[in-house]
Amino acid sequence: MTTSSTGTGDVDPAVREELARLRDSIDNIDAAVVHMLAERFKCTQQVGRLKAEHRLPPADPAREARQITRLRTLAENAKLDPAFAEKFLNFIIAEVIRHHEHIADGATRSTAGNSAGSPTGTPAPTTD
Ligand SMILES: O=C(O)C(=O)C[C@]1(C(=O)O)C=C[C@@H](O)C=C1
Repeated sequence: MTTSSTGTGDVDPAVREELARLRDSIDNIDAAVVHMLAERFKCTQQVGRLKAEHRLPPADPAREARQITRLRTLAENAKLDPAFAEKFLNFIIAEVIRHHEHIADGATRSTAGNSAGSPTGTPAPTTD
């Protein structure tokens, strides 16, 4: 082996440049993913408040089934592993449902025998 454990030891400068160029693109894509996820969570927080206000359940399995079917098709067309796309969506949705439950929990606590409860369903501050 000519490379060190850091992977940057005895490497041809052209290879090093190509790696740096690809990593720049990866960093840009990761930034875009983070920004897109942040926007998605802003939307789902609004959905969570709406659901809590109208006493709707946090999870909607029928909607999820439609999303999975759609995302698997998009993944196939984009030559991305559809099983991975499904796992990724399920991972995100599980976190969204956790947020929805937290919002609903706050809405319930702030309205239970307490007229000072937030009409918007905004979760009460937690101590954890
Ligand atoms: O569309 C909804 O009802 C949502 O709450 C959003 C969302 C999602 O993250 O896409 C999350 C939970 C539901 O089970 C389905 C979809």
